[in-house]
Amino acid sequence: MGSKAEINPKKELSTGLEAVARERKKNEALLTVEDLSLSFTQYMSGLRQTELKVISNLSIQAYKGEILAIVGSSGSGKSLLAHAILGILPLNAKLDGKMEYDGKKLTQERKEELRGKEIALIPQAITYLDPLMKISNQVIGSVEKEKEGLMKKLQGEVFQRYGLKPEVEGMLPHELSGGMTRRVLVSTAVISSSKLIIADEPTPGLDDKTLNETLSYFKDMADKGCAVILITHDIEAALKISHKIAVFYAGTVLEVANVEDFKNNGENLRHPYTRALWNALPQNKFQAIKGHQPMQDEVIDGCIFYDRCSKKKAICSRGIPQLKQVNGGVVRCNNAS
Ligand SMILES: Nc1ncnc2c1ncn2[C@@H]1O[C@H](COP(=O)(O)OP(=O)(O)OP(=O)(O)O)[C@@H](O)[C@H]1O
Ligand code: NI
Repeated sequence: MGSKAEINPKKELSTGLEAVARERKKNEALLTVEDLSLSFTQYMSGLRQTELKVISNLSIQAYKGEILAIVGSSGSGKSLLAHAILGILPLNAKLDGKMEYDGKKLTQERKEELRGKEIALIPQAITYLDPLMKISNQVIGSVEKEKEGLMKKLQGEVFQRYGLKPEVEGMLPHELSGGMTRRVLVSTAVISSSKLIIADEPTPGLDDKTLNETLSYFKDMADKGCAVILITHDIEAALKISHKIAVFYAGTVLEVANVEDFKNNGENLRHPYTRALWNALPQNKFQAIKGHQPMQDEVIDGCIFYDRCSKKKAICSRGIPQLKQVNGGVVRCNNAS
């Protein structure tokens, strides 16, 4: 005999209210990056200096309660954007544009104040851990004496959920495997009380089970009202949990799509490059496109995707296309409407 699905009015109401609360939080951008550009001063032989532009006209927003995935090829500026937000760029970097956090200008001073507290980074390179500090001290960070016990307990629980044995706490970074180090880095963000979490490639080296678990932690953080920026090469993983996907190419954003736009053949995607990324996935038969993104020292007058685009028109070689709103997303393409 088939059993009827039970309806629990209280539960229905509370999940309904949670959804409303989430919706409300979603409408507030915690972080706004507008027209960001970044270049490095490089010293050539003699006293000659050149400027290498690595990010230009880049705009994104991270909303409370949402996960924004950032995808795009290697060298497209994903990690540098994270470092720009955290204020940890090298001294020869020159940053221009507007950054706001929680409605106020995000100055270098404020970045330093918020870093590791309200804004947490799960770094791409594992060398970010202090080689001479025991793991437990790095994960817990500097907390007041009276909170130490509570934090230790929380750390124990999080480590257990991540399959990290208690002895890991007393180890030094070089004693961990790559996968373990990543799990330690994710634990650090889970434990912190950050409002903006930027995870730079947090999933390589994780087995399927740990991968899904890690993704579920990011989802939990967003459900709690945090804004999460997930930088990844793994589009399929990003689609499992993200609300929006920003597609980077040669230092700028070509499209910010909603996760629903990736359904079916991707006919709702707005930019030919996003469609190409979608088609290159295994389930879409790996249809890759020829060519590569332009190098930083190439001077390009028109659309940066011009060389590889199958839909290009004469206008595309003249001037950078404006970023425009199309069907609830944004795109930088003359053909999108
Ligand atoms: N300190 C630096 N000086 C000069 N160029 C740099 C510097 N740091 C990064 N770059 C260049 O800036 C570009 C963007 O680098 P970034 O690390 O942001 O790429 P990414 O999108 O994170 O790539 P990946 O997916 O491989 O991590 C790269 O071409 C890189 O070589
Ligand atoms: Ni990177």
